[in-house]
Amino acid sequence: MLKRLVIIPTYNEIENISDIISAIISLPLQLDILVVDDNSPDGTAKKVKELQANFNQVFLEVRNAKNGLGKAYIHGFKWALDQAYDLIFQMDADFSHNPKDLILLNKACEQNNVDLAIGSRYLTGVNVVNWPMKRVLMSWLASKYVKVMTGLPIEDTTAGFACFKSKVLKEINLDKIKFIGYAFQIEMKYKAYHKGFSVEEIPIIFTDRTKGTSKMSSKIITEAVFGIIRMRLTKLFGKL
Ligand SMILES: Nc1nc2c(ncn2[C@@H]2O[C@H](COP(=O)(O)OP(=O)(O)O[C@H]3O[C@H](CO)[C@@H](O)[C@H](O)[C@@H]3O)[C@@H](O)[C@H]2O)c(=O)[nH]1
Repeated sequence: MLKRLVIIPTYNEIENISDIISAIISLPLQLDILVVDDNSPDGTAKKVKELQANFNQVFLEVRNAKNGLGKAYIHGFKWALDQAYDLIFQMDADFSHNPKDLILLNKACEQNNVDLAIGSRYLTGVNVVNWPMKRVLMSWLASKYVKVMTGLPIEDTTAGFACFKSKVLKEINLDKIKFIGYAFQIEMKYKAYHKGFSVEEIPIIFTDRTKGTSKMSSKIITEAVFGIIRMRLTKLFGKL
């Protein structure tokens, strides 16, 4: 039987973590969960430890300090490969990704043999609920910018909801992933696509969080805008 793991990176998600874990556990699909917490001051990790007493499918990795979404995922991916998981999912802690959609991503990879399934907000128009117009525009424009700059045939390149077959993560050199922040999402898709893996977007509806706050910052945006140019040039001209 396939081993499946959902990785959830957290920073100050005390208001969401119990509910998201319960929602995933109650799905009709056997899924282990790894929370990668960056020593959240609000006690998210402590809450996960309490939940572990009741749920043996819940795992926790705590890093020293807030060090970026990308780094947290790389940590989780390496952990997943060490534990020999076959399907590795990524999602936010805050219910912006509907846990039920994990079933759709799983179906794409397990039944339709897709190597990387992406929960896509922009495949059928703009499927984002409750984001302020400014954020919708920024994210949509970012996706268009990345598409033009990279030539990737993917509508939602910054999506944070996906399922990777383990062979994809094994093939990508995780130690060479350069982005620290959200642009890591783009780099993973870029590398998976250029390694020849099959990529499929599954339409989902993204609903903005009702509890806690986004960790998006201008530093994250700057890293993405200039990092994409660097990533493209590196591909064209070799190591810069
Ligand atoms: N461990 C760790 N977790 C983090 C960090 N920064 C954010 N997270 C966690 O990563 C998830 C997403 O963070 P949010 O701050 O809620 O993201 P968002 O603004 O809603 O952004 C969404 O859209 C982005 C692009 O459009 C996506 O790239 C992103 O993944 C996410 O889906 C949450 O579970 C949050 O706690 C960090 O430095 N470290």
